[in-house]
This record gives sequence, C-alpha cells and structure tokens, in this order.
Amino acid sequence: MVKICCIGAGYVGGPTMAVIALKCPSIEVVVVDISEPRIAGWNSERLPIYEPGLDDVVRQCRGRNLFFSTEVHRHVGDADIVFVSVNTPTKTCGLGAGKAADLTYWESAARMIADVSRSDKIVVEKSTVPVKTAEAIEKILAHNGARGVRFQILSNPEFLAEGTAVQDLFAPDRVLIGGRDTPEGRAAVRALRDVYARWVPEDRIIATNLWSAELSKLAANAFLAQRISSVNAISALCEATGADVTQVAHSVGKDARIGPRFLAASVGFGGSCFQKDILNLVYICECYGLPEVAGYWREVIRINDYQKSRFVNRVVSSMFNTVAGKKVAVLGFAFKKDTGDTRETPAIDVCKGLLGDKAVVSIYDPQVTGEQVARDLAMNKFDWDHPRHLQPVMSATDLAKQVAVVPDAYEAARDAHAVCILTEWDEFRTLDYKRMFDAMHKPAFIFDGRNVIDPAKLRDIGFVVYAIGKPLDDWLKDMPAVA
Ligand SMILES: NC(=O)C1=CN([C@@H]2O[C@H](COP(=O)(O)OP(=O)(O)OC[C@H]3O[C@@H](n4cnc5c(N)ncnc54)[C@H](O)[C@@H]3O)[C@@H](O)[C@H]2O)C=CC1
Ligand SMILES: O=C(O)[C@H]1O[C@H](OP(=O)(O)OP(=O)(O)OC[C@H]2O[C@@H](n3ccc(=O)[nH]c3=O)[C@H](O)[C@@H]2O)[C@H](O)[C@@H](O)[C@@H]1O
Repeated sequence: MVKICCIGAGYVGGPTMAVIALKCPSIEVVVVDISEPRIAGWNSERLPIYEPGLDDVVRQCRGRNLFFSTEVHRHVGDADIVFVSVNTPTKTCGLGAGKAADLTYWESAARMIADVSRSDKIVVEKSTVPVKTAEAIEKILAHNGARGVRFQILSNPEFLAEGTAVQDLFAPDRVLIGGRDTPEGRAAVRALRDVYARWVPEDRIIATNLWSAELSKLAANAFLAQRISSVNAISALCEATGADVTQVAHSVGKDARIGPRFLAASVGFGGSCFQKDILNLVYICECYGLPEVAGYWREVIRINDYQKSRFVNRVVSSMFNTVAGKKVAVLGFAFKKDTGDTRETPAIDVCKGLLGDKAVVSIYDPQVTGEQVARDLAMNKFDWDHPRHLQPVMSATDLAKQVAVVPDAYEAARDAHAVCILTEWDEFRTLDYKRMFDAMHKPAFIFDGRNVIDPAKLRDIGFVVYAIGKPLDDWLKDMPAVA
C-alpha cells in the first residue's frame, strides 16, 4: 500500500489530504502537525476549519485510510510520498522583512525529513514557496539525509480557494506537477500523477519543470489579485463619475478574452495568500534586479490598501467627519463568505481605522469568534502567521470598551449610527433592513463594502447608502473620499 504523509494539518493540508484519501481508498494518508490542538480538532466532531462539505469527506475516510497524528517522525519515516504543507508567512524581521517569504517552518520540516528517513522518498512542495526553493530543499536533504537514501523533490502547488475547497479539490481546473527532467525526476512525477489521475482527467494534470511550477503558483495568485485591484481602481472612478461598477464589470467581463469571474469590486481582497505571495514576488523580482517588474506588482497591493482606507474615509467623512463614540455595526469579519478564516481580512484594517477614529464597533460574523476578533485587532501586520504564543491579545478591558462581538446582525445594529458590510455572507442579502433601520440613530447610514444590498431599496427605507463603485447619494457627493 502506498503511504502518503502530509506535514501541516492546516487549510491546505487537511482538505487536500482528506480528498486524496476519499478518492484513493488503497492509499494510506496520514496528516501530521506539531500543533496538538489542531490534530485533536481533526480527530473530533468539530473540525478545526470551517469548509462546506469537508465534514462529510472526513467522516467517510477518517479511521479507514485517513489519519491525523502528532507523531510526526514516525509517519514521515514510514511514508513513500511526503507532502509539505506548512505555513510560509512573510518575514517580519531581518533581510527582506515585510516582503520575503519566511521559510523557517519549511526548512525545519525539510531537516526533519532528512533526519528520520531510512527509505527513498518523494518530497512534494505543497506550500507556496519562492522560485528555487526546491533547490534549497534538495541541498538540505542531500547534506543531511542518511547514506543511500534518495529524495526526489516535486513542486505541486495548491490552487484551492477557501469556502469552495472541497469542490475545487474534486474538480480542479488543473493539477500542476513540476519535477526534474531526469529519469528519477520523471518517475516521481509519474508516481504523483498516478495519485491524482484516480479522479482528475489526464488532460488537467500538467507536468512542468520545477521552477515553472513554483512560479506559476505565485503568478496565478498575482493575476487573480490584480483583477480585483483593477476593478477596485475602476470602482473609485465609477463613484467619481456616476458609472456603476457592476455594470462596467459585467460589460468588460463579456469579452471572452477577459471573462466574467473575479471582477467583483469590494472593500479589498483579504486572505492568507494574495498579499503574502505578491510581496514575495516583488521581493524575488528585486533580488533578480527587476525593479520595474517589482513595482508593477507592488501597485496591486497599494490599490488594495487604498481601497480599504478609502472605505474608512467614506464612513468617517459621511458621518460629519467623526465617528467618536458612535456605534458602528460591522456585518462580517471573515475575509470572504463560507469561511471562518480572518487572515488578512479587510475587516481588520477597516475596524482598526474606525477604532482609530474612536468609534464603538459591534461585530457580527456567523463563523468568527470574539476571541479571534480580539486577537486580530491586537495584532501587528504579518503576526497572524506566527505561533499563537507570540501574538498579543487585546486586553479584555480595552476590548469591552470599544469592541463588542454579538450573536446576530440585529443586535449589532441596535442603537448604531451606521452599518458596514464587510463580508458577502448570503444571509446579509435577506436581512430585515427596515427592522434594523427602526432600531438605529438617524440619519442611519449603511456602507456596503461587498455590494450585497440593493441601494435603491435601502434608500427607500430611509438609509443614507454608500456601496462600492455605485452612483453616490447626494449626501455623499461633496464629501472627500480620500484623505
Ligand atoms: N489557505 C489557503 O487557502 C491556501 C494556502 N496555500 C499555501 O499552503 C501553505 C499552507 O497554508 P495553510 O494550510 O493555509 O496554513 P496553516 O497555517 O493553516 O497550516 C500550516 C500548518 O503547518 C503546521 N506546521 C508548521 N511547521 C510544522 C512542522 N515543522 N512540522 C509539522 N507541522 C508544522 C502548523 O502548525 C499549521 O497547522 C502556505 O504556503 C500557503 O501559502 C496554498 C493554496 C491555498
Ligand atoms: O493561494 C491561495 O491561498 C489561494 O488564494 C485564493 O483563494 P482564497 O484566498 O481562499 O479566496 P478567493 O476567492 O481568491 O478570495 C480572495 C479575496 O479576494 C476577494 N475577492 C474575490 C473575488 C472578487 O471578484 N472580488 C474580491 O474582492 C475575496 O472576497 C477575498 O477577500 C485563490 O483564489 C486560490 O486559487 C489560491 O489557491
């Protein structure tokens, strides 16, 4: 029986391995992690991540051919194929701080693989890594491995999106496998291809060289994020001119060369990867002496930051230039719908902006806990991807004074001056906004950072409405949008 071990039981390692186990009953899959609570979560009825459809997949194969364990050394030692799916955050200090990928976790995983391996292994980069990481890993394994043990490194980046991870894994647009162009390298690519080929059509499995595979992942995320920054840049111009960004995006996306997806204007993109991977790309370009290329991609991040601060400025300037002491309801804190993940969510920057202007913020999100919100709002940039014990937690008193996390949208809006919609949860489309309006101070404002409400209907109720990239209310027309 082929044995697979995956190091890292996170948003990628957990779902990816669960689907491999489901689709390949003859393969034993063990997911290992140094985090005991995470592994305990995977072995419990309440999985550590919220992902539609995942419970069902895990229930079908856990204990059959899918296992979660903290016995990292034993399972890595036993495996034929070792996936490495550890976090690769942005460096917070030292050379390349704020841009370069921090490969500490990756390197320690690679050294551990070398230490415990007594049989040949295929080592698969699942984490998103800088181009040429495979070369560094090869060196670590070659210099530290036991005599006679051979390693083949493959790059097999993951393209799933949170919230749709299970369906993305069931029917991927493509599976990318990069390997060495040697007999051993080609055999390793074949072995991994055979795993995916059990459910992915052959023409969707692409084999490339190692560096193309590594770079394709960074490039794909950069292209996706660039589409959002493009439409968000246009959204600012829509507000200035009276155009409607939804209509513009629809018209632009009808061009088959452009396509309709991923053109929804928003308060900004979030998530653990877009910013991190683009910064990483920027750093790599700078290292290779390509400042113009680096500058081009850096603008994608700059527009994203601009979009978030533009939103905060809209809120504050509309409300007579101050939100001090005013209650602002925040609907949605996760970085997108159908996930409880808050890493790099635009809600953090928006809430911090409002708190900086002394607002009292009342947050409702169907999947995010108060503890998580407190942690996020107290954190420095990039700290979220480092161990929990190194992260500051906002004191209970500070939290109680300015931030409340409440169990539903109506409670968030009670006695509020404004509502900000920051995540596009489906339930926000069907709320009883009249009921909310009646319970709010007047004028009652609504700021829709995700275009989930119908501005005309809410204006009829009596709200002053701002929606990203939509024609402005008279109220907002003369207010400055950007500081
Ligand atoms: N989150 C996402 O949707 C996607 C993430 N990626 C990439 O996949 C990688 C992993 O991302 P996530 O799963 O989101 O991260 P995560 O933080 O959820 O999971 C990483 C796990 O690795 C564990 N870990 C770290 N060092 C370890 C070690 N030496 N031994 C054993 N376990 C160790 C951590 O305890 C953690 O549970 C990153 O490189 C990310 O860029 C790629 C595609 C999608
Ligand atoms: O490498 C990764 O981590 C993953 O990053 C993204 O996936 P994810 O971040 O989970 O979610 P997306 O659906 O891409 O959304 C990212 C952010 O962009 C925002 N977004 C998305 C689409 C859009 O049209 N407008 C928009 O503002 C979302 O609300 C969210 O905040 C990519 O879509 C995945 O292919 C990739 O594997």
